[in-house]
Amino acid sequence: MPARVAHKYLDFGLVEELPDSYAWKALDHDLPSEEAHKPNSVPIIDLDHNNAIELIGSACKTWGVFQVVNHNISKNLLDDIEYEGRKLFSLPMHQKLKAARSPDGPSGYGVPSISSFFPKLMWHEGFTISGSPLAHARQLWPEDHTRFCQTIQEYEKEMNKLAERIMWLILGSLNINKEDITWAGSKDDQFQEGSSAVLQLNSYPACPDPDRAMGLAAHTDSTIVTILHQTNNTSGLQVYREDYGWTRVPPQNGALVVNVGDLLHILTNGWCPSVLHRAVVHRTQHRLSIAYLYGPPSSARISPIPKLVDKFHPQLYRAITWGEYLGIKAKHFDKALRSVLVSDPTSESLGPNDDNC
Ligand SMILES: C=C1C[C@]23C[C@H]1CC[C@H]2[C@@]12CCC[C@@](C)(C(=O)O1)[C@H]2[C@@H]3C(=O)O
Ligand SMILES: O=C(O)CCC(=O)C(=O)O
Ligand SMILES: [Fe+2]
Repeated sequence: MPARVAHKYLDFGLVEELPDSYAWKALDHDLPSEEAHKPNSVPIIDLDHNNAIELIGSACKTWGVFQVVNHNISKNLLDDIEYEGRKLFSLPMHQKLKAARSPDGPSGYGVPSISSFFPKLMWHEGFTISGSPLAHARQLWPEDHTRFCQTIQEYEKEMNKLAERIMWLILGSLNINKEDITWAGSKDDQFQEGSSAVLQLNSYPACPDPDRAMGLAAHTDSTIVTILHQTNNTSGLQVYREDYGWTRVPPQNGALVVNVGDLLHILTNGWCPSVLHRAVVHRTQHRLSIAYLYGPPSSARISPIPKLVDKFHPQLYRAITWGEYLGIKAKHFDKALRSVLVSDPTSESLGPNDDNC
């Protein structure tokens, strides 16, 4: 295998040496000395705990991320989705490419959509599911895709319930309830379709030079919350905290990771800031993670909840739909949230009309 690989899809299993196009500079993946000085770590919260609301509220404000146990997602379902994900990524490359993501939609097999913002490629392959997985599943397994589709459907259904429950716990900690959010009561005809979500299967193959490779580069999610299943006890997720730097989120058997996304940041007028995170890779282990990216109904306009706005806390962000925000993120990446500010101190604001979305 030549050292330079410039094409978009790499057959990771065939590579013995890290190609230059995948070699990142000055990575600080290993954090042992720093970690010794950190007084605490990402909270693990029991959803059945009497104080779950307060614990979650404080985790959101200080960390922007926490793990949950007693979440009611069965071990069987977590194992099933992992099995289906592993089956998908172990298909031969030519087969996976039959379900390649097209430039005009989010669904399918491919590199992370944030790749264009980085000079180096990521040691990552992903499969994004937005809406029905059927068309792509048929291309991957013309003979038998029933189990794959059923598992996805069941997983999305259960995750939707959990994400909604967690969203209300977070909002509850700020004294916000269903009456405070117009799109929240799904009884409202206007928002009949309910909340929307995307399922992202992430595969990080074993890597010959993990210290110089990047699994998934630092980003915040364009979601209300994201629920991440780190499968098979394989670590990789790291989150950034201003005062701590990069910190691991060690997989905890049976626990799911929840992180605050940009839309919750907007909705809470900055009370729950979205968290910067990234994934690192291993020399021998193939890591798989499954992210449930939970967002509002597509027609809902998201803006800071009026109860959280007063003369001491002026409205920071303008109203925006999920689709509009995704368009801005795709164009401006880490400057997306800033560009939704009502008044942008860096005067890079796009304004509602400049972005054409
Ligand atoms: C609904 C979403 C959210 C997306 C874009 C679109 C479909 C795929 C999602 C992800 C998943 C992987 C990380 C991320 C940063 C990426 O590259 O693609 C996410 C991005 C975002 O959260 O902005
Ligand atoms: O694999 C991980 O640990 C992180 C995945 C992630 O950040 C995402 O899918 O948005
Ligand atoms: Fe993410």
